[in-house]
Amino acid sequence: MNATTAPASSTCVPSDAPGAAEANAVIAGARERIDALDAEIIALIRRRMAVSDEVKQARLAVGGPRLALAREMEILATYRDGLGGDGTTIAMTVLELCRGKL
Ligand SMILES: O=C(O)C(=O)C[C@]1(C(=O)O)C=C[C@@H](O)C=C1
Repeated sequence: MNATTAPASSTCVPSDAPGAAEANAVIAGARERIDALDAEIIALIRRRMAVSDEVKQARLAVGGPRLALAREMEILATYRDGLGGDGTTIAMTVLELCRGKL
């Protein structure tokens, strides 16, 4: 079953409401775009994890530390500037995925 034939219950639209079919079509189309965006976000995060690991390996290879906390502050500020206060939470999660828990 593709998204446009998904049952009305899965879109949370009351099936007897006037305009239900149109609402379901809008929701199904938007959900396809959301799924595609989520797949891109996940792929980007995986790429970021690999690049972050490159940085870590280069630093550890010459006796440097695993972490660079001043750099993490810059990243937190970038996400906060781009997304507002909740951006900081996303940045913390992205950093945790990339460098592990503190
Ligand atoms: O930029 C670095 O120095 C990194 O090691 C990368 C990274 C990151 O994933 O952004 C990871 C760990 C550090 O504490 C800071 C940043």
